[in-house]
Amino acid sequence: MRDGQHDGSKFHQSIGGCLEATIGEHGLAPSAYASWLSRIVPHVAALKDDYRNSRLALLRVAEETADIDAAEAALAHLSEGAKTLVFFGTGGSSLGGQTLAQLAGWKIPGTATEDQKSRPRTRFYDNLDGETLAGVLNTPDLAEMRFIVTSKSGGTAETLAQAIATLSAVKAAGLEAQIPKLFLGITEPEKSGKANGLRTLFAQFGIPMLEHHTGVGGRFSCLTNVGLMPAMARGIDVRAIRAGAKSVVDALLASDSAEDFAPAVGATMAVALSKEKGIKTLVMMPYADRLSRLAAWFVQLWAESLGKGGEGTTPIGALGPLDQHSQLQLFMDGPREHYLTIIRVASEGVGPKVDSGLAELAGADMLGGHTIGDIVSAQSHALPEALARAGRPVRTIDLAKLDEKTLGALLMHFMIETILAGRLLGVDPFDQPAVELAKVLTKERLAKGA
Ligand SMILES: O=P(O)(O)OC[C@H]1O[C@H](O)[C@H](O)[C@@H](O)[C@@H]1O
Repeated sequence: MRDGQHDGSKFHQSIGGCLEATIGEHGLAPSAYASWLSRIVPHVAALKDDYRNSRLALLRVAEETADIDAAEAALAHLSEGAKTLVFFGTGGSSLGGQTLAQLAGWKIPGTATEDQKSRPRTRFYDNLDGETLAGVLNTPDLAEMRFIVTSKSGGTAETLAQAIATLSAVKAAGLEAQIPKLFLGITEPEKSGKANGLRTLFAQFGIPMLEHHTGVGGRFSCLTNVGLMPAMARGIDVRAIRAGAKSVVDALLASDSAEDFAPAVGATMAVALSKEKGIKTLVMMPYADRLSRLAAWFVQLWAESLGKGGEGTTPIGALGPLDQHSQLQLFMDGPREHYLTIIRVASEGVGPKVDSGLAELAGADMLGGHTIGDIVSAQSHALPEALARAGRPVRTIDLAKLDEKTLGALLMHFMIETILAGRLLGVDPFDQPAVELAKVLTKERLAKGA
């Protein structure tokens, strides 16, 4: 068998650390791997057909450009006189945008470049919390804030509640006439017989709206205007993100076998380990602050796409090296049910150098003369070795550079991998029927005045 696949040469995946040859009896035997790989072959072929017949809009999204032009124009207009851009929306209507914004340092204090400092601040409120929202809206600066409200369905209670509370606050501040300049909506186009509360509400106020792609569901929307809007706000080259994503689709079309296509290998391994080796938990652990939201985005993608009909594995987001000091004990020595994906960004020579004299004084001679990036690199290479010795399966994904193209490729990789895993498991990766019940019961409680 072959180990190591490239996604359009943007990164390198290795599943060697999941195999019996590397980690012993807890790894996958060559025959089991070959058998699962053969089962994914028809699904890879079906995916190629989905592309050719334009049946899966996600695979074509990277080729579109008109929506980027429209989003750029809307953002430029909205940003006039703005000091803060507030993004409301939840789940897939926020996590992709957060992931892309983080490439430009969002949520990593003290790292903003001069260009980023010159732009309006970017804030995301994806969780509904009364105290938080009161704090956000209780400010004399509402006129300098802009509110981008994203909901594919236009009916998500949390997002509607945020939008309505903000409209009321803006009105109360005497800014009612400014509302069409202060707000922007992203939601599905009007469809007869389908209510869209956000669209109806915003139309009433004359608020401009961008169309949410109808063929791309929330947790797959990071490459549409939903995810690209916050990226643009942080000054990220969104066309390069799409080019990176396209490289993965190109790799799919060019692949001669499932083994040649990294997302097919990733999906095969995740499913095979769960079925053959009792793996119940999938840990996504990047070693880079700028990828920590990627792990959060992946958690929704994997959980909602695969957790149905009794199938699925539990995704956990982790961050290296931080979580070596938190969750690693469990991954190394807890129940044999964890499978780790470690994402490494080449970091040797990056960052400040640790002074040898001071390191010696601190009793940490080994750190002396190394950069911070050298230390992180050593850790991120030592961990898979330690996992292998403990007989714990691990996949590594190596990035020579973290930039727009690589991140676009990673996002497309994980989305295709998840779709393929779903199809291999025999579940529909695009719905989430079980989340409805809690929504219905919430509505009932509110209607009863509970
Ligand atoms: O974009 P929206 O329609 O507001 O949906 C936002 C989120 O909420 C739903 O409950 C789903 O579980 C998620 O898959 C979705 O991303």
